[in-house]
Amino acid sequence: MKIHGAVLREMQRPRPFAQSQPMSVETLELDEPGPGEVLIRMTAAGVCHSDLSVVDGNRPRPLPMLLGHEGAGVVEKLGDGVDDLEIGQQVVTVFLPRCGECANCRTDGKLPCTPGSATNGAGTLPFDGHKVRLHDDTGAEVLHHLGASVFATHAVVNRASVVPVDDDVPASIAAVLGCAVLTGGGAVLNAGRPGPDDEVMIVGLGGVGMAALITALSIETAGVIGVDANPDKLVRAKELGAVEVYTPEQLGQRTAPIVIECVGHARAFETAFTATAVGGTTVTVGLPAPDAQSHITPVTLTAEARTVIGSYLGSAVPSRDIPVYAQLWREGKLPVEELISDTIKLNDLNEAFDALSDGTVVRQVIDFEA
Ligand SMILES: NC(=O)c1ccc[n+]([C@@H]2O[C@H](COP(=O)([O-])OP(=O)(O)OC[C@H]3O[C@@H](n4cnc5c(N)ncnc54)[C@H](O)[C@@H]3O)[C@@H](O)[C@H]2O)c1
Ligand SMILES: [Zn+2]
Ligand SMILES: [Zn+2]
Repeated sequence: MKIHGAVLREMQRPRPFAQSQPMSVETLELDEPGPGEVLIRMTAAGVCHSDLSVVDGNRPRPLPMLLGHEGAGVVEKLGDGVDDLEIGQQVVTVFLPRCGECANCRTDGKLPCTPGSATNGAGTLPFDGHKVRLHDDTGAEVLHHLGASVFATHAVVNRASVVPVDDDVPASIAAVLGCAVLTGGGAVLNAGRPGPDDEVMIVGLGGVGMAALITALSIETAGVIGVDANPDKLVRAKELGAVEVYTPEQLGQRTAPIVIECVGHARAFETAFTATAVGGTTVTVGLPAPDAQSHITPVTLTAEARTVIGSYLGSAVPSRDIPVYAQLWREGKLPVEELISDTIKLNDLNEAFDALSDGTVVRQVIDFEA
């Protein structure tokens, strides 16, 4: 079938992207869902820094690629063997499929699925090649982003890449559950695990960090502290309930027992590590460029009995955790709508990546039905 999707043909085009246009919305050919796959009509998709990192070349991927991994949509067709979803049902995409059988999949979310990680790296669809081609004489294959490729009117994904979310959750909120909330929320609840007497510090208050912040605010702690290089983010964090906010330069000796880094720069990891109290835990969520290096003082790990945890996908089992976040939202305990700073159209993606690079937005969400 013919679809429209935002294809990235070249990384590291100069800023502003509004001018250099790294993404172009094109007509594409989407194959039918094969065994174990699902065709989704997209209703909403969030713009995450992990998409930007492909555009700006920080996380190089094979091209041309159809980006986007944080999406919500409606099931339109089921491939053979998919018998636990229904046509018309709302689903949310997650950015790492779980085969459910490898050794890593048996670690309760701590480790990323091995074959899922391999197909994500190759830009193929889990666990079976690709589905999207250019609609021209070449018919060349367009690679998939993180098994999802949701910056398009439709997507074919593996059943292992979607989680159903009931229709009472609006599409824009459902989309954000799939990456920002799963990642930021899980970094707090599954990785950092603060106790009621622990302060929680969040370094980096974009979509993922702000999701970590509202999650930490939804449980009993000794207070939530926000840190960001952009003072506007600090104002927002205070409005949402942070007790104290700082730029990295203002932090001084301020520490917390649980510090969650949600930036993706080597310097921000150093900030988070330094701000971790004796006996405390630094959770790192950001994805810096592969050659980035941080300088820390390793003896403090030993002498101060500290822990560093890397958390991918919120150390989560998405099918278990996404319905929990949806329920917390329903109960008014997790104001996910506060993460959505802008509603945009598929055609606005280049401008959206400029805004995300500038750090002026939290989550921009494409509304496919506008
Ligand atoms: N681990 C995972 O599973 C996972 C999932 C999703 C995203 N990520 C990664 O998490 C990171 C954050 O993603 P996002 O979409 O929230 O990004 P974002 O761009 O929305 O947010 C980053 C925030 O960090 C702030 N910042 C920049 N430099 C800083 C510094 N030195 N100190 C403090 N704050 C600083 C920016 O002002 C911005 O508010 C990215 O690296 C992304 O690739 C990881
Ligand atoms: Zn993401
Ligand atoms: Zn697996």
